[in-house]
Amino acid sequence: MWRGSQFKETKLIILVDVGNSRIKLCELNNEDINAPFNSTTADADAALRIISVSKPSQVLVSAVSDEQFCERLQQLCKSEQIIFRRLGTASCNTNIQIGYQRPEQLGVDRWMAVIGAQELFPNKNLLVVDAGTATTFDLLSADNRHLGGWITPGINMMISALYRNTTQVRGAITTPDSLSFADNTSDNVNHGCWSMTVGAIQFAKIQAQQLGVAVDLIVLTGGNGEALLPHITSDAYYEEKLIFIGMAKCIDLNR
Ligand SMILES: Nc1ncnc2c1ncn2[C@@H]1O[C@H](COP(=O)(O)OP(=O)(O)O)[C@@H](O)[C@H]1O
Ligand SMILES: CC(C)(COP(=O)(O)O)[C@@H](O)C(=O)NCCC(=O)O
Ligand SMILES: [K+]
Repeated sequence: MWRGSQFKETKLIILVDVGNSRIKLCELNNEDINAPFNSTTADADAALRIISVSKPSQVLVSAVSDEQFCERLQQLCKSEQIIFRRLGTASCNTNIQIGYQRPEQLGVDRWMAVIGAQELFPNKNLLVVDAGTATTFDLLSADNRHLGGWITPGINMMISALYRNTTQVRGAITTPDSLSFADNTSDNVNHGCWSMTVGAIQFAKIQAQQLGVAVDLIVLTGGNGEALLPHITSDAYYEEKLIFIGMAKCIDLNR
């Protein structure tokens, strides 16, 4: 459960991750990052209220969506004399060599996830998968080279696109335990779309191998990351706070 931090005296930093579906907040207190508070992007007011009540010294933002929320947040920080910092992919000092031709084009959330993964598992070949609104794949080599990645529709986006664009394909959106071949429409869709993502993860490993970067570990995050874990047959780790770990690292690196 989220607790405001009005009683703490240490310098509190609030980390904010603005995705295409949800806004998430974490408190960074010294080294500790607490469990994220999630709100739908529709409930931006709740996120702003928390920041107002918590009275942090600084707010650090990683945003790939909702410019209107970011502007409101910046205004709030200005009026409450809170330092406001917005991270950019190209502006965080790190020893990771970025794999994009134009670094600023890579979503800052992906870059924070890569930095977070390196922090957790240094000197390993990592496949970082963020299964959110979109599912992103980023390859990080043990010698700190980001080797690019993929963007696919997120699992829920695939499922809802199928329902929206067909007449007879109707059903629910579920988080299946099994991805077996199914005997009804709804399970066909859900098992199929989850399998698309599991299959892409397996094929990403083959791609990495062909680059000479055999994946040591798959690092999962995002709203569907934990539910993907049991379907992955190779070494995999789920970290809800991956983006926040990356953001906290950026603070360290830029002190
Ligand atoms: N408890 C949950 N609340 C909201 N979305 C969830 C939840 N569990 C799984 N999801 C799925 O995760 C996706 C959102 O993931 P998230 O990582 O928060 O996205 P983003 O960073 O793009 O805002 C949605 O497609 C949603 O269906
Ligand atoms: C790919 C994304 C939409 C993923 O966002 P999310 O699913 O976390 O909301 C986001 O990282 C983004 O807008 N990236 C910019 C394009 C790129 O990374 O190449
Ligand atoms: K994502």
